[in-house]
Amino acid sequence: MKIKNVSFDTKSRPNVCVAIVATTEAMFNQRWQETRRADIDVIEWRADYYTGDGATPLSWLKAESRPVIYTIRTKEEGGEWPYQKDQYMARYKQAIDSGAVDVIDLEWARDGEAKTILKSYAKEHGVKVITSYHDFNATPDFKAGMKLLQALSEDGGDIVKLAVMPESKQDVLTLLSLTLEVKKVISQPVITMSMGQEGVISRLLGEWSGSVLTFGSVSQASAPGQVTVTDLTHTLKDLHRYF
Ligand SMILES: O=C1C[C@@](O)(C(=O)O)C[C@@H](O)[C@@H]1O
Repeated sequence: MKIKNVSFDTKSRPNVCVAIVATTEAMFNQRWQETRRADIDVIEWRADYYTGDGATPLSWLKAESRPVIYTIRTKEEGGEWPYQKDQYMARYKQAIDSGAVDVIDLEWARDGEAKTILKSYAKEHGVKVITSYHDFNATPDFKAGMKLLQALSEDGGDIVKLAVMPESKQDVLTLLSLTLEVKKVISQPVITMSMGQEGVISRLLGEWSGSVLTFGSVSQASAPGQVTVTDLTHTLKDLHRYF
């Protein structure tokens, strides 16, 4: 799958993405300029942090040559937004209508009707959908994890994403095994990560495990365990020579 000029396949180095985390217009602009100076492939706007109506950042993002992911992460899954169906739908529709957004991240566990409407609205407008699930407390065991990933896939998005918190190194191995195995049974590209310090290794091994995108930080991380973009790109390039 290609979005703008970026390929989301498992045969190459994972794409590097930085999330813009900002509460105000000025802060957004500062963070966005930082991402422009960084060697990255994709940007995500974590709109759940933003306090305004979002129209100005969206108008700026139209100038982006890199794929733009638009995300409202709810409090239910470790973000800033208390879920409220109407507002959630209105903000996603605004982002899709703006023409600035290539991908939206929809949480699989939210309201079924809102998701169904937004998925078809995105499709009509040529916007791809990431179906995501986050657990900031734990990692499912292998069987439950496979069931979960299959459910995310069956939800019909274009890309499947799973972010979980390890409680041990064994949990990180479980996440990596899940990534390897799920690709045999689902057709969409997969993005996975084990969060926190213990999970850092999972953010570096995408080319090996088959996770097509990895999140790094420039000045502020959007989740625990993110590696700086400088370290991330160097490490991915070094590993690529041996994979
Ligand atoms: O879902 C994800 C992954 C993430 O939580 C991470 O662990 O890097 C960072 C978030 O910004 C993004 O929306």
